[in-house]
Amino acid sequence: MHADRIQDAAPSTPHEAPAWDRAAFEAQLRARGRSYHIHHPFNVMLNSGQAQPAQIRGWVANRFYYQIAIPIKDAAVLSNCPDPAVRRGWVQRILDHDGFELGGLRDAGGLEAWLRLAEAVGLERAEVLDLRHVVPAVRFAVDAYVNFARRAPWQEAVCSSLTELFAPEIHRQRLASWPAHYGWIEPAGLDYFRNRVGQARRDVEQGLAITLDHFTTRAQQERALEVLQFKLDILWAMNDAMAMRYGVTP
Ligand SMILES: O=C(O)c1cc(C(=O)O)c2c(n1)C(=O)C(=O)c1cc(C(=O)O)[nH]c1-2
Repeated sequence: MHADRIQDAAPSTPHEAPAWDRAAFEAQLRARGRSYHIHHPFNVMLNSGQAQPAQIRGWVANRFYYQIAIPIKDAAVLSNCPDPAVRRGWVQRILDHDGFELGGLRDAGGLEAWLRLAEAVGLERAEVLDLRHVVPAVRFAVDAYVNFARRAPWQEAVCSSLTELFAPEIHRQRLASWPAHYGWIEPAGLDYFRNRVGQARRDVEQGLAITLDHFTTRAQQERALEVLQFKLDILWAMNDAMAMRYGVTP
């Protein structure tokens, strides 16, 4: 008890910077958006109307591997989280992607919406489902995300989902530019992006609240930024791999 009191009263070491308040910490997290894959040359090509159909098909088929990993990643978060209130909110993410049928309500889910996108860009469902187009480095990058969520403290896994802070903008970009540049894509194929704008906003509210509550010392906050950067790097590496495979046209 006595030792505890002494420890509690001990001043922080001279080298330890003070913690950021919530607003400043959130601003630090948001500033990491500078390395979001929205700025990757492969994504810039896709969203500025410069992509050829084969490049769009390649992106859709490879991104399917990310899509199928997300609910598995979210199940890993649930499996590590002892807090029922957090789990009650988090489980919605799995339903968003896998769909549900409950009391007469039915939603086909995000994976089905992605497969419809695949068909709209000219891919067969079978060639997407069997993952034949997924390039090795995309697989490795996505697997790194799932493995991180399995092994890290659940609050870090939550924090790693915060790239979604920047996702509504990339979905909105696609909704704005794809119909104008790629008239050959059936507009209903873009429903996935339409649905995600609202879902991502809700996800971020939850993920951000948990992150701001949990990472409270400066050292923890720096760790959260590291975790977010790790996830940003995963998305960036996926784009590097797709650029290598499908090329980037100026
Ligand atoms: O199209 C995109 O650029 C993009 C990015 C991200 C992201 O930032 O991680 C997600 C999504 N889409 C997405 O559709 C999605 O469901 C999603 C879930 C998560 C996550 O980490 O839990 N990220 C993302």
